[in-house]
Amino acid sequence: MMQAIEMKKGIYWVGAIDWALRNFHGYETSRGSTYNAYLIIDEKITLIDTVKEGFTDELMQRVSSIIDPSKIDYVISSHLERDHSGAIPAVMKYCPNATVVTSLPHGLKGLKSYYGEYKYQGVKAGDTISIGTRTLQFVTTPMLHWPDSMITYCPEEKILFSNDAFGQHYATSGRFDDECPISQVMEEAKKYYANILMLYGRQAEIAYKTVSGLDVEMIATGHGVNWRSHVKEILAGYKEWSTAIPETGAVVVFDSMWHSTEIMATAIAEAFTVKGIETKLYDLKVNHISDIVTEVLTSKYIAVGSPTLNNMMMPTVAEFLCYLRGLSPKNRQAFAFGSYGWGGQSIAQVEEELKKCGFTICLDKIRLENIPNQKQLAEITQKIIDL
Ligand SMILES: Cc1cc2nc3c(=O)[nH]c(=O)nc-3n(C[C@H](O)[C@H](O)[C@H](O)COP(=O)(O)O)c2cc1C
Repeated sequence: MMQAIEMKKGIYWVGAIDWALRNFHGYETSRGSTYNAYLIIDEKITLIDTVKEGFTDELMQRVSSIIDPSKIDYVISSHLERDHSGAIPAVMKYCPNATVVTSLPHGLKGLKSYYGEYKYQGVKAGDTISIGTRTLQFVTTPMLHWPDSMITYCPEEKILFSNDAFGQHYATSGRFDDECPISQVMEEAKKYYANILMLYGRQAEIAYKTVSGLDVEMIATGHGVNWRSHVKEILAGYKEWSTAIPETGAVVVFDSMWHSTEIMATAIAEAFTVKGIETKLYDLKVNHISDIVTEVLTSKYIAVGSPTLNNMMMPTVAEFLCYLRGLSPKNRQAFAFGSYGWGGQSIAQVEEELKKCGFTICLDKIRLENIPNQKQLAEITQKIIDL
């Protein structure tokens, strides 16, 4: 039987570990994930969030290791997305008279449309519920990353139930940051921010500032491990990711059929390196776009290369640029490059997409016919060094 893990006296992690997850709506989750739910034993028994539907049994076993689930009084829904709300109908079968607490107006509207009628209590920013010796204070975080998202703060315990904010897709047997290699946890937190929250940088900044004003000893997230020893580090990470304009770093991304664009990409990466800039080179055939955008988050330069294929850029490059534009990183310097055989339309197409991303085009597109020669490569190198 799955056991609950006590995080603080009377507060338990009762979530589920998805060791096998490798794709989360297109995001490559190479270390799996967890769906975190929390049980608070007080005068009113409170469950904060549930799990993805297929993990309902795991949730119920962990809850049952502490109390009879029919005793649950409140089910807090921090976020409608089904990795957190999916087991609400199953939980409510055990405790049909429990109150489902959700944000107004979007949480209430969404839960009703997903799961139908329960006893709901809608809350707004700053509303509180007393569950006995503890208070739950609600901080709405709209569009971080859905309209209904909210976080719950318990001042008596100095614990913040942050849902998706500060989370990581990271399956481990350790439930806390200090039980795992911290470099891996930070790496996954950065990847999570880049792929899920980067588009909502303004909202992340507001949330970061709100959270900074609270006395927080522990952040209990919706995914991955909980923060208790590295709270300062993750808050500093969110501050940097949501506000800082990267001052250095280069990401060179390409695909290539017969290596010509690859030769150009390698020369560009080498030139950035010679310039003293930390550089990452990504062949789209072997790298996942979710890893590439993680590096874009903290890089000043983005160079994107594609040969021309049937008058177009390569589909892999189009996919990457589509994903990048959606996530909308701001204040980056970018340019396009590529090899072609006759028309060579792909390079201008890439440049257009980079403009649509809102990037500053720092170098006119580099187009080379057929295989690059040494003189052409030396010219490219010089252009990068002169940037
Ligand atoms: C299936 C195929 C379609 C191509 N279509 C075009 C095209 O429409 N326009 C063009 O300029 N070159 C076209 N080319 C030529 C390539 O763009 C050219 O060989 C280029 O140098 C390949 O660069 P790479 O080695 O980076 O793949 C095509 C090549 C292939 C194999």
